[in-house]
Amino acid sequence: MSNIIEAKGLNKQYGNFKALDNVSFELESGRILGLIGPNGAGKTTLLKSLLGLTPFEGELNIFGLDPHKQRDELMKRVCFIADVAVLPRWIKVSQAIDFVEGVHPRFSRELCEKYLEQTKIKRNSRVKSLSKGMVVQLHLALIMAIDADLLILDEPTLGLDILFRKSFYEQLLNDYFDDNRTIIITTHQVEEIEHILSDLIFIQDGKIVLDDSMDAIADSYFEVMVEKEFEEAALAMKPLNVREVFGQKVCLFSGIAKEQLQELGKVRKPSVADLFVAKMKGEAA
Ligand SMILES: Nc1ncnc2c1ncn2[C@@H]1O[C@H](COP(=O)(O)OP(=O)(O)OP(=O)(O)O)[C@@H](O)[C@H]1O
Repeated sequence: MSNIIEAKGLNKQYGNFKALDNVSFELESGRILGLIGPNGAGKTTLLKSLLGLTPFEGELNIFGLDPHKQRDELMKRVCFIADVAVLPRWIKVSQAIDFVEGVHPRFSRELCEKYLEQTKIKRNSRVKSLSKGMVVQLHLALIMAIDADLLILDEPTLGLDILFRKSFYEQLLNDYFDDNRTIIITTHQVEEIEHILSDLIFIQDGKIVLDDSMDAIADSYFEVMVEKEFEEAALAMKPLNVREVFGQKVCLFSGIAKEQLQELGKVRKPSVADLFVAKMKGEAA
């Protein structure tokens, strides 16, 4: 597999403030990357850099292209969506289809119509007359009809209820994603996307603090529900984070063999949310 994204030493300053601080990472095709970080961490700045929408220092190439100098070329292969619950209210469904057909060379009207046939959306309805769920369905039909090699989703499901958020990701995974496509998603609702991710990047204060495949993470991070008698031993092994659940200590370890940890108590895979909290605390310490 070859890398479709290669970023080396990306820096972005707003005045004296560093929004991106020496960011380097690589991504192969056929992956789904979750880009996770607290508010103001630099996620959108990084996405904007990838899309050639903001100047930065450092080396960046996507599909071998320079996002700044070859933006037009890059945009033929990339689709970027910020919020699937929003489309202009005045536009008719048919006009939205015409618009996307006009701006994206790899949009298939036929495919879009096929997706819309599975819904109750009428071509002559205006967006303002559609329910929020229908707007999401329309937006998804428009996105999935674009044969993009890289789909970038910045907080795509903001403002949607859990049912629509779930069906959004399910449809994306089942009807759109394949080995030839790559998806980058930023969201604060990590627990809803962790099952679809193949890769994870945590970013904090403009710096990458974790960058690994989900498989590698599952092999190196473990959470132990520590038996009372082994608490001292567990703490001496310097867990990344300790939390209490019903009076019992739950310790998160990295780089310690599962077999060794099993001697302290019940071992399980940490959720991305727990890993995130542990990493953020660790970096802040
Ligand atoms: N145009 C700008 N001028 C000055 N500062 C900016 C500008 N854009 C972003 N910043 C600052 O850069 C930092 C990173 O912002 P960014 O939008 O990339 O964060 P984010 O991780 O996407 O946050 P959120 O999760 O809140 O959307 C923030 O502190 C923000 O205030």
